[in-house]
Amino acid sequence: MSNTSIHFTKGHGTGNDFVLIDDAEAALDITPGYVQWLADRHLGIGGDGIIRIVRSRALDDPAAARAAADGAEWFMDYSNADGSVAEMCGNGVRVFAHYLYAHGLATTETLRVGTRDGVKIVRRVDIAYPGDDADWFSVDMGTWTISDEAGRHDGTDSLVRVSGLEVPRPALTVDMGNPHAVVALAELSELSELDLYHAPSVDPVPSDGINVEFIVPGQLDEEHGSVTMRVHERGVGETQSCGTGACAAALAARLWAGSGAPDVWRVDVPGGTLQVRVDGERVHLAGPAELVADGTVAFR
Ligand SMILES: N[C@@H](CCC[C@H](N)C(=O)O)C(=O)O
Repeated sequence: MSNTSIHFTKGHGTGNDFVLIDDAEAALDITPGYVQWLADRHLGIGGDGIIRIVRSRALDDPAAARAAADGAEWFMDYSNADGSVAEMCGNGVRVFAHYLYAHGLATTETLRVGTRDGVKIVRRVDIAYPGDDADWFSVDMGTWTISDEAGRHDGTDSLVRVSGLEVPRPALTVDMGNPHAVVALAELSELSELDLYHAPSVDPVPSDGINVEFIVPGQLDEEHGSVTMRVHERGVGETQSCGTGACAAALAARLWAGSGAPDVWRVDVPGGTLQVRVDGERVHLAGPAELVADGTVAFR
């Protein structure tokens, strides 16, 4: 490491944690190797992902140029802990918005944030579940895609093998801008016994990797569904939460529940609780966003 240092902020949304680097004018050459080091919990700061906060017009990336043209001053340049770039992060975009508001870089009631999956609209909301006193934000996550092949009789399109389950389980592939495979389990005990240290294997093998959610679906009342979820994130490993994964999980559970299924879903993850709401063709994610530390870190 050289003697140069940069400023960072640590934040999280339901325990999905990020190192934020404010690089408004895209002056830093943040390499995949630097991302890996920064995300390392023993050798660096530690995080599931690294978020570069950059002005859309300043970043030399077609997605950032599209975001600038679509009215998003700021772009969330998101990398997984292994240095790979991801299209979107539902927990990260709330933490990103919280940072901009906290630093006076955003003042409007709704904020347009550029991502590699298009512009997301974020706003502060009051939805917190009991026991959660963090600031909550809601994100219009846009539309989703469920594979046409999900037409198999059981509404699934792939098979997932994972340590802790003896036989492969059927899964549903949901594209939230980033890829997800959702597996339903019958019991909470089955969910807690899974070994997600090793990546689950998905058949057919997804060409760009995939995030895998294991869920136990339920229903709270006529209008509210519930999902308990664990996730193995592409490029990271098991995490405490995944926002796009929570959306994929609720959308899969809603599809499997059939007509008349609720549009509002409570999603419990190891790191807390999120809310997913379907409004016609669009899905909205709400949850907490916390900024927990600031500091300087070596830059190379
Ligand atoms: N934790 C995120 C998703 C981060 C990206 C994911 N690992 C991928 O590679 O797609 C979320 O909250 O959505």
